[in-house]
Amino acid sequence: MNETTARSAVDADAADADTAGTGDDPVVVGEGVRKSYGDVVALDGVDVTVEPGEVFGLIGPNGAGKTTLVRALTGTTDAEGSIAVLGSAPDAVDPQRIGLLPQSFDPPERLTARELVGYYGGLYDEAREVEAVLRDVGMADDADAWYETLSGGQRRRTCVATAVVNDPDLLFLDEPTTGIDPAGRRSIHRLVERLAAAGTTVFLTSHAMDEVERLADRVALLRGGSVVAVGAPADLIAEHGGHPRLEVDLDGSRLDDAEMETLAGALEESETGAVAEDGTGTPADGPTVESTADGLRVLGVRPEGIGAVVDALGTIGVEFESLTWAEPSLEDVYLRLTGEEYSPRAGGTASGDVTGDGGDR
Ligand SMILES: Nc1ncnc2c1ncn2[C@@H]1O[C@H](COP(=O)(O)OP(=O)(O)OP(=O)(O)O)[C@@H](O)[C@H]1O
Repeated sequence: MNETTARSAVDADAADADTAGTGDDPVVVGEGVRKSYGDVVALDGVDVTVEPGEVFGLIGPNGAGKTTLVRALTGTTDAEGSIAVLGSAPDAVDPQRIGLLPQSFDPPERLTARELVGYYGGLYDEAREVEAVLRDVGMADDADAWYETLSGGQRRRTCVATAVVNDPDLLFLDEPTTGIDPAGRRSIHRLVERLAAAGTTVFLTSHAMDEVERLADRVALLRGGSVVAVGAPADLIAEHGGHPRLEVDLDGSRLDDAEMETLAGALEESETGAVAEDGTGTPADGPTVESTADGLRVLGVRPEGIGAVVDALGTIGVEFESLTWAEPSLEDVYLRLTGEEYSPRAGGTASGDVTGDGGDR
């Protein structure tokens, strides 16, 4: 959408606004969104479009501008540029249609979780049944405890409940699972998936890359107030995630240059996995090996090639503590595009561990 059409969306009349976002029009359109706090440029001309029914993830380092963007899109802070949300300017959107979980949220504490969700539900013309919402976030059993006595994770679950109690068309979740335990995170993930399946558009910011990779249809990476990449997680991983890799823990010992060369030669002649031309598998010129703080990293090896790496290590008489294989993830994309070191993701459904007892020789 160009600026003219975005502005005409902002100017849409009330009747249009009531139904906007239920058709094929984008639910959120931001163009050239800028926001400064004194000398600090929090948003430096952000373009963002969120389609109906999409779960849109926003990731980026601390201070990248994520919360500022959420605040600009929800009209809780002013910003330059053009913004249309459900066909209206952010501060003119029908609040019945929006759910917002801010990063910092301080509800009245002298209420129980049940009372709090009921209180927020009472602000809307139509709200979901309080018990059902409490169940959705895993708070049914603790619903009669005062908010001030709840743990951090229980508070966050309760806050998520207040954001979804009106069954919004568009839900902004700013770091919803911070401080929530793994079971609770799963509850929130399932809730987001159910809402999205029912047609709710979700704008999700998170530092949990596994969460975003699982939930988001598309992801934008914000760095220094600018979007540096946007796309489906799988596409971003294919483009920026690098190769699958095998971390070899040598218990702190290092190979000298001659040993590295011999190992590289042995790997070149071994079957370390299918060669992929698209950059997602083995590098075109075969696996490469590099030193790490703990030992070695072999890039471009598929799980079926792990045995060949073990054989190659055996050829040069190297003993290892453990092997950890990982395929590229959204975390790798994040770390590469933010210029951070990458660290392997171990475990999980996309990874496998092979623990050696000093090698199989
Ligand atoms: N109210 C404010 N006053 C002054 N500076 C602010 C204010 N809010 C945000 N900033 C600055 O704007 C920049 C972006 O902050 P923002 O909170 O949007 O980042 P973020 O990506 O959400 O970070 P985090 O991951 O830590 O939550 C930071 O440099 C921050 O210090």
